[in-house]
Parts: sequence; structure tokens; C-alpha cells
Amino acid sequence: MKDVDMKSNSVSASVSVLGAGSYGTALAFCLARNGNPTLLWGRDEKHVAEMNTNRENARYLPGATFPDALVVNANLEEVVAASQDILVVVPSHAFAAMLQSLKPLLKPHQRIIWATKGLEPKTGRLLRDVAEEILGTDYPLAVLSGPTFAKEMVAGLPTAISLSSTDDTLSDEFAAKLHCAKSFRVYKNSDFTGVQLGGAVKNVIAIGAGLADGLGFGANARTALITRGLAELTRLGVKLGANPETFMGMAGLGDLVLTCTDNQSRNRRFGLALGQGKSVDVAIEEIGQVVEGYRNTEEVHVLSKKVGVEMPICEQIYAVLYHGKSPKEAALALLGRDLKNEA
Ligand SMILES: NC(=O)C1=CN([C@@H]2O[C@H](COP(=O)(O)OP(=O)(O)OC[C@H]3O[C@@H](n4cnc5c(N)ncnc54)[C@H](OP(=O)(O)O)[C@@H]3O)[C@@H](O)[C@H]2O)C=CC1
Ligand SMILES: O=C(CO)COP(=O)(O)O
Repeated sequence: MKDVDMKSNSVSASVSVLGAGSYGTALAFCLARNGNPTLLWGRDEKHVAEMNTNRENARYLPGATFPDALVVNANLEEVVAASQDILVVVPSHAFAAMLQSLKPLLKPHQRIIWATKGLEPKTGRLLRDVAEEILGTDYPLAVLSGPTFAKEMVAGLPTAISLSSTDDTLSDEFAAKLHCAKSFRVYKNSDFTGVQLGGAVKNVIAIGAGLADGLGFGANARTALITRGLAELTRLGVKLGANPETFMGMAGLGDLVLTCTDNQSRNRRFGLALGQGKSVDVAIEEIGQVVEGYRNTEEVHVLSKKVGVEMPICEQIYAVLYHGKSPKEAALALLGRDLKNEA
């Protein structure tokens, strides 16, 4: 394997991945399996040391042995210096702080990609706006989003994702690094706003689908939620200048269906737990990994109010999570809305 010195962890990597949770590790797996020397940064030195010893991320993806081309390192400076391409995969609440730490370490030729799903907490700003405010507009940027459960990616099961970038060269080159004919399809999409937004809103709707199933509602209700959730996402996206077709793709409908219908989704499981009567704190504690949709619900609420877009499902989920409304009352409020045209 070229470029990676496993003993010293000094590397010249093709991609440096920041965030050693489930998804950062899964993307690092895919990149390394494709032959890209890949460096994965985690903030917890003890966890990183364990991963290096055992060649496994036992905390987040137990049982999967790291490909040879994947090296883990807790020294951010070394990890950032090793690659042109820096892939950020921390939760949305840590995104701005991660970029602030990255900024003084960056060289002019470097490029930033993120796979974080969500918006800026409290302001509801898109992450591209956050990135450009912190880093300026000189670095090429890209975002990855789509129906991609970490565990299935690591298992090498077929998966597809969308990639959007401010720079065509980055788009082509990064898609080529990740794309794998056997198991991983990357679709390029020029709609940066739409690709970013899909991942944030689908997390909220996935909580709603979990709530509905937790209340014992059936397949009709779940499917109506997915369909009207897609309408809300599209309405918000169009208002922000996104292409409505994006929401019929991987970062829209694809991710919405995945997370609303499969219990691998932490957001769906969170909704299920609340629907069964558990509190927010207990449900989050039991899941033990990031439940992005909890914060995304407040972020989407702030953004939709700011731009004046009606999102009744997201609003009811916001009322349940942040104002103690009962899931049943929220469901009745949605069902009892005035008759209206579908479009
Ligand atoms: N898992 C999945 O299947 C998918 C996840 N995503 C998205 O990827 C992003 C990351 O989620 P995921 O990896 O699943 O989450 P996990 O809960 O699995 O892991 C979170 C990771 O982020 C780290 N972290 C938390 N806070 C900070 C911080 N302040 N600074 C630096 N690192 C931090 C954690 O470190 P520590 O362990 O030390 O706490 C951990 O490594 C989210 O936006 C999620 O929506 C997108 C598609 C699929
Ligand atoms: O975004 C995801 C799959 O695309 C992961 O969903 P959860 O965060 O709900 O687990």
C-alpha cells in the first residue's frame, strides 16, 4: 500500500476524514477500499488508540475490520496536512467548531467536503453559508447526501449517494474516489442547496414516521407522512432556490424513504420511542448515537419561519419535541386541518 506508514501513522493520504463516528468511519472504509490512502481523525485519543490496535471501530461499527489503506490518528494538524481533500463528518452542532479548528491548518490548495446532515443550530442557516463565513469563498466546497446507512456501506452492500460541489474538478475527482462499480454509485448534482436541505428535513420527517408507528398507526399514515413530508421539503427548497427535481433524487425522496421505513434509522427509532411514551432524554440516551433530527427540528422551524414557508408536519413535530405536545394531539392537529388541494 503506497503512501501510508502504518507504524508511525505519518501519511500522505488521498483523503482525510474528520469525525470517527459511524458515518465518518463508513465513508473512510469506502474510500480506503477503493484504493485511496485514507486518514481518519477522531477527537478521543483513547478511542483512536483502540481503533489502531484492533483495526476496528468497536464503539460505532463493531465487527468490521479496517481496510489496509485506512489509518486512524488523533492529531488534527497531521491529519489535515496529509491530504488535499478534507471530508468533514461530525454532527451538525459540531460543524462550525470543527471548521474553526480546521481554518488555521488549511493550505490554499485544499478542498473541503462534508457529509454532515443538518443546518446551523439556532439560526437554521445552510452549512454552506456557515462554511463560507468561516473559511471564505476561495476553497472548493462539496456536500455528500443520500440514503446511506453506515452499517450497510461497511458491509459492501449496494448504495447510492448524491454529490454537489462549487467546483466541477472537485466534483469529478471526489466522485471518482468514492464511486465503486461493485457497491457504491455516486450521482453528481449541481443543486448544492437542494442536496444540503434534503438531509436536514428528512431527519425531522423520520421522527414523525417513528411517532406515527409508535402510536400504532398503520402503513397508510406512514406513507401519507412521507408523501406530505416530501411536499414540505420541496416547498422549502424551492423558496430557497433549489431545483425541485433534486427532491425526487437520492438526497430527497431516497433518504426520506430510507429513514422513515427502516429501524436502522436513529431518527425513526427516536420517534418510535416517543410514540411509545418515552421522554426525549430517555430516548436519546437509549439510542446512544447522534439523533440529528432532534436539533434539525428546531433548525427547520427557525428556517421555515424566516423564509415564510408553511411546514405543518415539521411544526407539529417541533411542538412535540420542544413544547411537550403529546404525539396523539399532534397527529389530531394534522388530521383536523382544513380541506385543501394536494398541490
Ligand atoms: N450513521 C449514518 O448512517 C449516517 C450519518 N450521517 C450524518 O453524519 C453525521 C455524523 O453522524 P454519525 O457519524 O452517524 O454520528 P455518531 O453518533 O455515530 O458519531 C458522532 C461522531 O462525531 C463526533 N463528535 C461529536 N461531537 C463532536 C465535536 N464537538 N467535535 C468533534 N467530533 C465530535 C463523535 O465523537 P465521540 O465518539 O468522541 O463522541 C463521533 O465520532 C450526522 O450529520 C449524520 O446525520 C449521514 C448519513 C448516514
Ligand atoms: O442519514 C442516514 C441515512 O441516510 C442515517 O439516518 P439516521 O441518522 O436517522 O440514523
